[in-house]
Amino acid sequence: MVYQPGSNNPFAIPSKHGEMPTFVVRASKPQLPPVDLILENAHVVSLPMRTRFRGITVREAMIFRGLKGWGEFAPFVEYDDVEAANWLAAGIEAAWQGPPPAVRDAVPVNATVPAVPADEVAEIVARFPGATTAKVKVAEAGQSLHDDVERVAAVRELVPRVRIDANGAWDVPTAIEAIEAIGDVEYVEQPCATIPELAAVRRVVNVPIAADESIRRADDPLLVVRADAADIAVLKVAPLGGMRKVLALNASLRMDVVISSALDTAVGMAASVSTAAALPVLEHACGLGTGALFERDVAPSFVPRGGVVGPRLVTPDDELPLASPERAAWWEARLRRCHAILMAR
Ligand SMILES: O=C(O)CCC(=O)c1ccccc1C(=O)O
Ligand SMILES: [Mg+2]
Repeated sequence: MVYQPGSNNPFAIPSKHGEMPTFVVRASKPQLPPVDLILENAHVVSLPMRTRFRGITVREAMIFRGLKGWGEFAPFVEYDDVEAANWLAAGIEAAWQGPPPAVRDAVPVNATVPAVPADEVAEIVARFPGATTAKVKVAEAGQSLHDDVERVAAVRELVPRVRIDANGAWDVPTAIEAIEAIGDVEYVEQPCATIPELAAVRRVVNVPIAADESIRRADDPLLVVRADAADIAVLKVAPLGGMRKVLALNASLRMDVVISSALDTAVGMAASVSTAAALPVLEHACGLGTGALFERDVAPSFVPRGGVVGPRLVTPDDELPLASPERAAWWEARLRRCHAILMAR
């Protein structure tokens, strides 16, 4: 939009003669750093996981240094550019604006238990010392409800509070049956894929429903509220476009929130943890212990101690596990396309 002299332009600095300059400004968006400046200080890393999670055994990410620190660009490889552009906005915010002010120095985190066989649960839970909440993945393709029941039972023996995450895999009748079979949980995250289905399950079962994909992958994150489809909002910083976006969303969603990682590297996790540390109210453990699932990270991981992680600045190690030149070129091209999308927004 073009502001004319004398118009009501909040960004304009009056000249000595009192007249307002004419210039183009994208209202309410901080200026984007040039794409070549971002890429000049960027690295593409390839991080092996200790346990397969969400089908991922190697997590790729681009990290870059800005004026205020480091940012991460790591949309999952199957995401399209429009969705991935939100992740870039989040990385740029972290690197050029830095974190919002913290109101707490400890963020309780859940143990994250991938869809492993029940006899592997103890080894996973042990990576999250002191966690009193565990989030258990259920409804994995190729597994049965019996597998889920057994896995959750194994977790319950070790951790007092259990939440489950179906990643939208159940239809409504299956969700109702599964929730009944699994029994008492803190909440069920994204039992079904769509908002009407979430609302339908929520009307029948008496455990709270949390929305994740229905918020972070929706055109309008507030549709969930209007449809009365959830009790809790799971908010992820990178997919939602950054720390301040998540804090603003928290203020407009009239429900409890949980901040959760998107399998962030330590750089992305710093932004996620800072967001959780800046929330005015935090009633639930957050999904920010996933650094414990990495074999190797870009800096010392946010590994929970005493069930909590704390906000801190992260500087990547000097020696990084760099991706191949081919993968680095793929990420650079992707970042360029996403930057162009942000420029046009
Ligand atoms: O919330 C957690 O405990 C860990 C984060 C997590 O589960 C996750 C990580 C990457 C992508 C999707 C999800 C998810 O919540 O569905
Ligand atoms: Mg989820």
